[in-house]
Amino acid sequence: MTDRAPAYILALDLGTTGNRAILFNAEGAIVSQAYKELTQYYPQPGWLEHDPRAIWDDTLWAMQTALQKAGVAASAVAAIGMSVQRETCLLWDKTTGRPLHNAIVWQDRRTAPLCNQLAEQGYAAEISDRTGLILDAYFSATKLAWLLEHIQRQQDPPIDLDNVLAGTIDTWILWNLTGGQVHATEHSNASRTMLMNLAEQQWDSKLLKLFGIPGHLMPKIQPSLGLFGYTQPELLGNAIPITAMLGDQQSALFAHGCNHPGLLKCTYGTGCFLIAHTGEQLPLSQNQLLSTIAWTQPEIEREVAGENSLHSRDYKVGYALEGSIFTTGACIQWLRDGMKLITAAADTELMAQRVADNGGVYFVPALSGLGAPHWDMSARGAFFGITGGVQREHIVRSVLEAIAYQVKEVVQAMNQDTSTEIARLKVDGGACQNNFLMQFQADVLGIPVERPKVLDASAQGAAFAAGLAVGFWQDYTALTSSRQIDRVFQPGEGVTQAQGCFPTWLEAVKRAKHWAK
Ligand SMILES: Nc1ncnc2c1ncn2[C@@H]1O[C@H](COP(=O)(O)OP(=O)(O)O)[C@@H](O)[C@H]1O
Ligand SMILES: O=P(O)(O)OC[C@H](O)CO
Repeated sequence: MTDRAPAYILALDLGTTGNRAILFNAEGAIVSQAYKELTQYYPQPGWLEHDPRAIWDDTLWAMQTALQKAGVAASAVAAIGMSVQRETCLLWDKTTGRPLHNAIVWQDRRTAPLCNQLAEQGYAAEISDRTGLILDAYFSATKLAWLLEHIQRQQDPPIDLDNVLAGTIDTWILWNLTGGQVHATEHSNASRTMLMNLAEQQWDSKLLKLFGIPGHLMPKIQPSLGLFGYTQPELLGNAIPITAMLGDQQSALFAHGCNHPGLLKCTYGTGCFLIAHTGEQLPLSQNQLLSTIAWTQPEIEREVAGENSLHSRDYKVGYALEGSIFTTGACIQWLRDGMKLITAAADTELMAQRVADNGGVYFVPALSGLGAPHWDMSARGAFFGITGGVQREHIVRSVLEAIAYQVKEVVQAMNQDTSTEIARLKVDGGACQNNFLMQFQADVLGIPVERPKVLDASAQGAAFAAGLAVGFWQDYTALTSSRQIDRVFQPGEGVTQAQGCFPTWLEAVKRAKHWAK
């Protein structure tokens, strides 16, 4: 085992589909990794839960395995950075460490009726003004309200709320890593709860009251880069500082070097998330995009960060505009697990290429309603244009095409909001391995699509952020520009076909809206 001066950064990418740990060396290259897919629980149509214990167990296993595979001791790790699926939230008992219910996942629609009720009571505009978000079941606030009501109804004798803690996945994992000593989150995750005041970057007391969430349940909010705590030594063999936490989409933005306006990235994972950094000014969307925090970091930039700068209270805020698309890679999983049309996600690429076109089939991927730019909780998935000649390949192709059409809708909204024409799309995430999808994306957008060698930009961003925060690396620009590009997909001979089909897909979307009302 290597046991010298810290020479590595350990990144955690805790996504919807699965949990991964990746060990990066000082050159920013991947040394080893470990991954486990996470079980998805669908207790009712439109509901989705994760077992928080499984997330923690898999995270610990992935960290231990990545270190073992590389033969690296924990003492050689300078810091841990964490990137997490956002909005998914839970409650747990701080005396036992036991979750009080499964975590409610961001895609879960069970609180749509509560959102509708709040909208009818006239709260939508005020919520949006305070948080930058659009009133929707996607965000944590109504999920936490549901959980609180549920556990209070279920527990006999009633649960003592003084023993209860609330948190998103970053908070839950941090609490476990530190042996229950630190209950904290950071601004990029907090900005997705619908409980943080975006301008003030603090829990909003009016919203906590509106959603019935006692403030003492909520974690402390810290800057995204900085010291959060140390791992319990017995977990990995040594105490390692945790020096960055980010929402996974913001983490990918960080990795792409998008720290100023004019650049746009799209992460193709369970969903697709397009984010543009908008600088230090709070952005306002006219096109149904979200205003959110990109990341925050200590104001004092030092050559080599020490304890003091890590504890600094002064921080710099970066804002962003985001278009959140709920169901993209998740449709591929559904083709595999639900429909059994494919055996592996990668099969979709060859199947789509086997047919010349979509055979007139259009898919609306509203399996969890529609996010940006429609925000329709009651839309449901639909296939249109099925005829007797339609084959499996057409169905698969229509699903991949639908991912690209959704991204186009959001790019158009971004262009309008930022009054610029995005010239190139930077991509990452598991589903952008698919060459058919990437080429179709470039064709339908009419701009180049740039795919990096390291597709897990969320993990990479968490590693970069943690390494910069601890002084392992010093230069953000040099670090992010050293990333290698795997391939640039140029708009090609498919442009006419792809762009010609887009209006028909928009028509299909119209017909799938307001279905579950
Ligand atoms: N070759 C592929 N083609 C299309 N989709 C893929 C492919 N490989 C993986 N995916 C999809 O990518 C998603 C996993 O990507 P990942 O970035 O790990 O997601 P997350 O961060 O949401 O957990 C899954 O939903 C999977 O269906
Ligand atoms: O799990 P991912 O990577 O699809 O990301 C989920 C998002 O953070 C939800 O907002």
